[in-house]
Amino acid sequence: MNITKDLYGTSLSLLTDLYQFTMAYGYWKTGHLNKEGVFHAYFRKHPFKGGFTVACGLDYLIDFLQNLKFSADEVAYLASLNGSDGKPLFEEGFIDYLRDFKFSCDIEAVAEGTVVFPNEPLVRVKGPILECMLIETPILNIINFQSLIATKAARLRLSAKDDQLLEFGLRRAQGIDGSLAASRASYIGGCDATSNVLAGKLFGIPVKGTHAHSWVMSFDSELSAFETYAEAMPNNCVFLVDTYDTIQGVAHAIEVGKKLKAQGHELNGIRLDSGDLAYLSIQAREMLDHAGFESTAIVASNDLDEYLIANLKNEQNAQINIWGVGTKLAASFDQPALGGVYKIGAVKENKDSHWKYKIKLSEQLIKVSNPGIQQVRRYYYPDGQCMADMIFDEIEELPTKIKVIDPSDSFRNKRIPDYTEYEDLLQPIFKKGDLVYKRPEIKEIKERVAQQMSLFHSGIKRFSNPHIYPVGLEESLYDKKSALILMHKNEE
Ligand SMILES: Nc1ncnc2c1ncn2[C@@H]1O[C@H](COP(=O)(O)OP(=O)(O)OP(=O)(O)O)[C@@H](O)[C@H]1O
Ligand SMILES: O=P(O)(O)OC[C@H]1O[C@H](OP(=O)(O)OP(=O)(O)O)[C@H](O)[C@@H]1O
Ligand SMILES: O=C(O)c1cccnc1
Repeated sequence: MNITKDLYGTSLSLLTDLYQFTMAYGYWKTGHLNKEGVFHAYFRKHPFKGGFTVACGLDYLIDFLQNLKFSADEVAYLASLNGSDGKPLFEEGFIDYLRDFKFSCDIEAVAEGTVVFPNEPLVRVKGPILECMLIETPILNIINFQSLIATKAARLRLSAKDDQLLEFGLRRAQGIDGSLAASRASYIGGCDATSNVLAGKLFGIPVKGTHAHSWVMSFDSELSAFETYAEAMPNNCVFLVDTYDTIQGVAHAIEVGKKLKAQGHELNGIRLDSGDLAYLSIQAREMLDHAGFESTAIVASNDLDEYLIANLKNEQNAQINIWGVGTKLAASFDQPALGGVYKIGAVKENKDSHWKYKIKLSEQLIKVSNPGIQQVRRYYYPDGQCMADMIFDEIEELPTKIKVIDPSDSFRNKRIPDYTEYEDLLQPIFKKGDLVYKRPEIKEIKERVAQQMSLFHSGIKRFSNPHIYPVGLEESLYDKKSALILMHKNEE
């Protein structure tokens, strides 16, 4: 799918912060067009006080970058912008430069659906620094949100276990793309289907749904509402039973279910949307089973989240088979943003000079950025489970004995035994602006999440005080970073 074309019918190339253009102009104007940079997009803390994050959004980003060029219309808009003196912000020559712009960076990224951890680059951009800067904001916009939602969906999947999980968030999501991106990321992270029909069409996600209270209220009685629905759609009957009296509603659903059965159809399910979902689902299950509707599903909705689902299933023996989750998922109610950042790791004056490593200092150790041209190596135990991740400098030779050090606490470190199996997570996506990556189908990305989740110890997946998976800097990169910190401190 082509997000820019299919979704908006317009180019998204101006979808960046103004300062990316003013800095780009600065490089152009002062003769720094050959200056190169390496940037890394990463986050510092898992969302939802959790112990893992699911990387998501890369396919959107690929689409954005493949379409990154500036039309006559777009450059005309930029040319119309004025500075504080009322004169054009950008000179004509820069506008001409943008008109001929061709994206030419190298991009490496972790595959969508990979379980990732703080400080690990999810996307690495290398190339003309002007271009690296222009794409900072869209990278963060796309990757932060979809990774947040995919992580939420993966948490819901942990709670729902083998039950069906439906995403019902469109009506409460943050606008149009907020809803579409959320439906995509929810499916990837762990939902089985969405109620969002456009997302279904655009992304190839299964669509599912029941009916609303308004359907029931628009008839003289609940019974006639169910009967009419069954008449219209005998192959898709999930009756919402809580408009008036839930137990009575279940009885009405059973009554219509018997007629459906007699006509060779099935009562697919009932939906509970209010009241005590544990008590009512237990009652409804008994009534349905007693009437011979053992395979009729019980769907629940109403402000559900991963904690409530886990509680209803594990503590209250709720008899719910299908969970419909809207607001808490699509609007990421308990944490509205993943604080991913995009930081420069090294610069060079032109492609033939040496990299100069860079760090951003901060009072908080966790906020000091990591230098270098980073890659992430994931080490595995012999049984295939993940052992630890190491962030290392790709252009330096690694020592024979590997030690990984937590960048915010050097006492937390780990030696990696020789010959440990590993995999490097950042994969080539663009080389000199050309796509070199085979974009996986959404189904494959979704399967990757399930497979990835199975590779990690259950401790990192628990909701309260999760275990911290070991991630650190390779020792020589850690030393380089420490030396840079000292150098800057001595300059003060
Ligand atoms: N057994 C339960 N244990 C814990 N929380 C529950 C249980 N059953 C329902 N809930 C949750 O309690 C909250 C309140 O539900 P309730 O139906 O009482 O109020 P409501 O949403 O205002 O109902 P209505 O839609 O009828 O106005 C919802 O978030 C619901 O998911
Ligand atoms: O609670 P959420 O997790 O956000 O799930 C979506 C909610 O949206 C619908 O309610 P709404 O009152 O909008 O419409 P309805 O008349 O169909 O219930 C649905 O019945 C759910 O309760
Ligand atoms: O199909 C449903 O039951 C549905 C869809 C959107 C929101 N709430 C419920």
